[in-house]
Amino acid sequence: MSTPAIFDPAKAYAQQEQVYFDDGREAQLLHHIQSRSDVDKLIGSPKKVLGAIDDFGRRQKYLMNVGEDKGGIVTKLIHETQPRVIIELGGYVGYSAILFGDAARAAGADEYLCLESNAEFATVARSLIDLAGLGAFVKIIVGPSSDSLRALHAAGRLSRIDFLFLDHYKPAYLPDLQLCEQLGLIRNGTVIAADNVIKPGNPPYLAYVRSDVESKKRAYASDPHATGTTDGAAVRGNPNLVYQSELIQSFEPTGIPDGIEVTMCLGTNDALSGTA
Ligand SMILES: C[S@@+](CC[C@H](N)C(=O)[O-])C[C@H]1O[C@@H](n2cnc3c(N)ncnc32)[C@H](O)[C@@H]1O
Repeated sequence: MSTPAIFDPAKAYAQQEQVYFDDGREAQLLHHIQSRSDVDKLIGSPKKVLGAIDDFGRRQKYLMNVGEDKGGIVTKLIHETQPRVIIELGGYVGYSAILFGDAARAAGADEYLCLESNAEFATVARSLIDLAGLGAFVKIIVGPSSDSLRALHAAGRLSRIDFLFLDHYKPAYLPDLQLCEQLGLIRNGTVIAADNVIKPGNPPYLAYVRSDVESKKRAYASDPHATGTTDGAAVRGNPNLVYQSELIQSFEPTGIPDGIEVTMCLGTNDALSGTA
């Protein structure tokens, strides 16, 4: 576990309200940015568009973006691991897609696929991604993540994932990871970064990625039923995959402590133990 950095209160987002999304603020964000007198200066600049989104989150209304601190952790990982195939689950208004899409493009990735279930959020995200000059590289795919993962795989568009960023519906992290395992998308070297593992937390997901192969096999043997996915279709993962996992502590954009769980797949147990 990492030592937490220090949060700079000057850059804190507005506090999270009882209702903090899907109340019109996403369209308001887009309108606010498009009406800025300096909007021309944002064209083609991921950094400036992110600055404009952060400015709205600080001065106008809270936005459930990954934010600068946790975003910096993931950006560094992308630079270090240089993924070719990168998938994000949960795009919201495109903050992380712009930040990580820019980093992935610089690191030589093929494209950045962002799976988002809400069509209105996806429309806002696309406009901001286009404004940042990333429209040809960052693709938003609308629909529930599990459907989109299956469809991309069936169409031959997705045969492996090098970098997976999980930031959608918290109970779906584990079944969606297991779906990716089942589809053979998680391989030796795949990096999985999961947001919000402290706030609000995700004990089933953390227990799984921190388990060894024997414990996972025992759990599978004692539960003959599939874990299920958010769309109700049965899914079983691959307990034979060996993971190395670490919590990196950081902050929500409001300053509340949170963390990213970074998990690296080392390959299958059979391959590592020489029995494959
Ligand atoms: C926390 S927000 C994502 C924030 C974004 N990653 C960022 O940092 O800029 C979560 C998003 O996941 C989306 N979502 C929830 N369940 C989903 C699912 N099953 N498939 C795809 N997107 C989903 C929500 O509509 C919402 O936009």
